[in-house]
Amino acid sequence: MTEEKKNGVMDKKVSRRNMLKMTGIGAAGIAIGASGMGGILSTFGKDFVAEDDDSTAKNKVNFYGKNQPGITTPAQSNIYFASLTVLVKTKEELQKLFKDWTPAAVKLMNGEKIAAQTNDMVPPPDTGEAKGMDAQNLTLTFGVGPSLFKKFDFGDKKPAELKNLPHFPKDQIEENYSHGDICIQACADDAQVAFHAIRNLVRIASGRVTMKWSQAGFNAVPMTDGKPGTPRNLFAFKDGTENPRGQADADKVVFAQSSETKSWLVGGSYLIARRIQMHLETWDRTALDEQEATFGRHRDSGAPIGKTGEFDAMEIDRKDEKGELVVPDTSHVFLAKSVKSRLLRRSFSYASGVIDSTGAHDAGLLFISFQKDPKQFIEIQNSLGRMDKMNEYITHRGSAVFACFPGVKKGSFIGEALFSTL
Ligand SMILES: C=CC1=C(C)c2cc3[nH]c(cc4nc(cc5[nH]c(cc1n2)c(C)c5CCC(=O)O)C(CCC(=O)O)=C4C)c(C)c3C=C
Ligand SMILES: [Fe+2]
Repeated sequence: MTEEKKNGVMDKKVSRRNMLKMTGIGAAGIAIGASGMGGILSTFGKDFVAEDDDSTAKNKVNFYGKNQPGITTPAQSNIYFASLTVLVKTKEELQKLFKDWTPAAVKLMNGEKIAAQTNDMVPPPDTGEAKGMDAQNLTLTFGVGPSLFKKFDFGDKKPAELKNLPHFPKDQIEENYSHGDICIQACADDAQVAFHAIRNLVRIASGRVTMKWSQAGFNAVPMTDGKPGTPRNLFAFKDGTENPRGQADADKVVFAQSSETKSWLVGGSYLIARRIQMHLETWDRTALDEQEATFGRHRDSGAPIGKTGEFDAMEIDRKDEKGELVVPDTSHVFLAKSVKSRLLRRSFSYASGVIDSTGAHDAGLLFISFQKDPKQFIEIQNSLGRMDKMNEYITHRGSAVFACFPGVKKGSFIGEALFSTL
């Protein structure tokens, strides 16, 4: 690691070789004079420092790639999700924010401090509560919400599909768990590492963003022979069994391809977050038969009703000897599967104290899905909204949609293509 990376600041006398490395141009023998260098500096800003994924770091997910981390990455056991309000007024300032976040995100995902302490007379550059921990498979995923495009004029770069979700039957959406200009999803195998990442990214952006809402969440990931199994939600059912698997399927369902979206979003994905309260007290008074009929799966094995294996095919048209549907047509899975759309679910349970008015647990699911177009979620939710048996046991209280950028190339910064014509 170079000294300038350790210090986290760009040396004013940065060498031409390092400048090429930082800007991702590489040492390909490109002749650039003083004016060319000026162009690079104005594109990236004098204080943009490229950091590298550390291939020697333990329990580490790479930051750079075709798609952002934290989407198809195997789900970690913790999330800290933050929705932010942007305070800056110009697109240049907004771009600078993403430039400042980029090297910090790489360092955090390496399990490194934001920067070393060089002067004890100033507050520590890193808040410090992740000291002694490795990267814990931390992933950071950045997205922008519809309201950002109301604050800044990006012209025809605004995708038509990036808008707040419609109202669905039974929704009781509260503004204080909803919407936002920017989201940062931090997932890690340790709750404090995830929180530390958000805390430091928000700190770096002090005065430029405020937090609108946030939610911590958790999953118990069972391990069998060293392999992670499907976590159970707070209704004790395996949640995440039927999900797109592999890059080809993800490219079909999750990541927008060219011709499907604006060019800055190719390789990106829409994140939908729904804070869904689960009425645990009602659920706990419900017979097991009824619970299984609610989902259309057996609780313990996770198998489709009438089958034994979690991954056995869910054939919703299957009939018994009396000609009746085996999987009830009011069950959650029957309805979710009755429509063509698919999505990638990456949800986490939450428990956030007590609901004052009822004394009930304020607990449930921070439902998160990724899809190349929000209409995939809307089609499924419309199907569920009509008659899902599970609706008796849940209330949707928060809603947000964000366009998550494509992956970042080394030398570039988060969301660069959105700003490319500045
Ligand atoms: C609009 C999308 C969905 C919402 C909102 C939603 C909420 C929700 N789901 C569970 C629990 C389970 N969901 C399961 C399957 C499943 N759910 C959706 C979509 C939404 N769920 C889909 C597309 C699917 C897959 C259907 C299929 O093709 O088989 C399951 C079964 C196991 C699994 O496949 O993961 C459970 C359990 C809760 C508790 C919840 C809100 C609180
Ligand atoms: Fe579901």
